[in-house]
Amino acid sequence: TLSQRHKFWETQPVGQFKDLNDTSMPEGPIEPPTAISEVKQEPYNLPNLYEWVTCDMNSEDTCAEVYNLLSNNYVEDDENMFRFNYSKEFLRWALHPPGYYKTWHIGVCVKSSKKLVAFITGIPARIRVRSDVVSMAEVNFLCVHKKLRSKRLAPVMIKEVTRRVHLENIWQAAYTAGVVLPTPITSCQYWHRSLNPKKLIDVGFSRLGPRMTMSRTLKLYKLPDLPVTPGFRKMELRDVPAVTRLLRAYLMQFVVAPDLDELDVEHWVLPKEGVVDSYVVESPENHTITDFCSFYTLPSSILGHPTHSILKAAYSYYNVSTKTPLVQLMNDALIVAKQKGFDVFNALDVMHNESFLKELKYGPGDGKLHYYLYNYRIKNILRPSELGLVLL
Ligand SMILES: CCCCCCCCCCCCCC(=O)CSCCNC(=O)CCNC(=O)[C@H](O)C(C)(C)COP(=O)(O)OP(=O)(O)OC[C@H]1O[C@@H](n2cnc3c(N)ncnc32)[C@H](O)[C@@H]1OP(=O)(O)O
Ligand SMILES: CN(C)Cc1n[nH]c2ccc(-c3ccc(F)cc3OCCn3ccnc3)cc12
Repeated sequence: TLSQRHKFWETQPVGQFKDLNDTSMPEGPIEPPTAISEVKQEPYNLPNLYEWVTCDMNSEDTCAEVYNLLSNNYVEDDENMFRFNYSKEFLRWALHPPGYYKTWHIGVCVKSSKKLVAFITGIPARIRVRSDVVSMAEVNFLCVHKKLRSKRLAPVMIKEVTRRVHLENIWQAAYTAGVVLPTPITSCQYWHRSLNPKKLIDVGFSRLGPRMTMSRTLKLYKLPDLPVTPGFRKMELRDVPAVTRLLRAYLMQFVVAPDLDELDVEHWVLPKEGVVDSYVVESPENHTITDFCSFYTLPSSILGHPTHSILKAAYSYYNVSTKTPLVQLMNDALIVAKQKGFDVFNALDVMHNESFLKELKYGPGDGKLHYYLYNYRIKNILRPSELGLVLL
């Protein structure tokens, strides 16, 4: 709750709970930039047994070590039944956008065994806040091995990635978390749409509804085999200029959104097998691209189940509809995701997602995803529908 002490976060340039009602504070950076020469030149001290390592995700061995650390120690749901299982291809995609810095892929390993025991990453992004486009770091994949928890290692990891970002003359960051920290700019609800209800019930992800039989449940979530929108097809490289125009225009309506150019769209939205899928609607009469939808692949390990080990989940990414009704476009996304073998399709209530969630039979998830900015104050907390940013 708000009265808890945040010994580390109280020292950081973030909105503080005690300032919540103080509307006199201006929106924008909390602390000014400093000269690079003023930034701490050497890494922060780690406890004796450990050392910093920069993780080259293009190295198969290093990528495998990061994958294994996350696969065994990253985010679990509140009931510890599932744990995110980001794939190696996904991690390389997430960490190698245009202009990335290898030095922002930070590991901690045991000096003697060289075993990786902690990780944190940043990637560069241009994020617009209202009319202000700010160079930021998107911080993600903060992970400390289960055996090293509650030793105040996380604050050291955060200070070190902050230091390395400062060295590149970047002074703001964006991040999300399932935990409440000082201070969310918005808190989003996540929703799940069953695609394979039998498996979801078998593994305890969903429960049979009251007065529902299994056959009635299968019928409720049944989807056609093919998309219904004429001209709905996989996105291709030649679509990048049109999709960039659509996406840039669409994202302008949100208070916080990425400022994506064609290179960013090519990296983040063009289909990559097993990582990200995207579809466009090419109007049959004049061959213009009128809509597009995208979702990324993030399975979760199912912890301790006798017969199922992986939950195949698709996550709604960026979707723009200018001609096809959004609800129809998102139903086509469900149809192709089901065809590709996903068990569940997840979405946050950001952007215009609220307009289709209930109609397409999404059910509410059991927690929230909180969004944060570092060293940038927002006057009032935003509604999820004012947010145009999806972090992986
Ligand atoms: C200008 C550039 C700026 C760049 C930096 C921007 C900021 C980036 C910020 C990072 C964004 C990451 C985004 C991201 O990756 C997406 S959120 C996913 C985070 N990872 C997980 O949940 C994986 C499983 N959990 C763990 O590995 C550990 O529990 C972690 C490592 C989470 C905490 O390790 P621990 O052994 O359990 O805890 P101590 O070391 O003893 O430290 C306790 C302190 O850490 C604070 N804490 C706990 N969870 C946090 C979280 N998710 N963000 C920020 N702070 C978090 C906590 O409030 C307390 O501080 P306080 O006493 O003040 O309350
Ligand atoms: C965003 N990115 C930073 C990863 C991340 N960190 N912390 C989180 C907390 C919730 C969600 C989330 C986001 C959207 C969604 F539909 C379901 C979610 O979590 C369900 C609970 N869960 C956790 C693990 N397996 C299942 C993501 C994250």
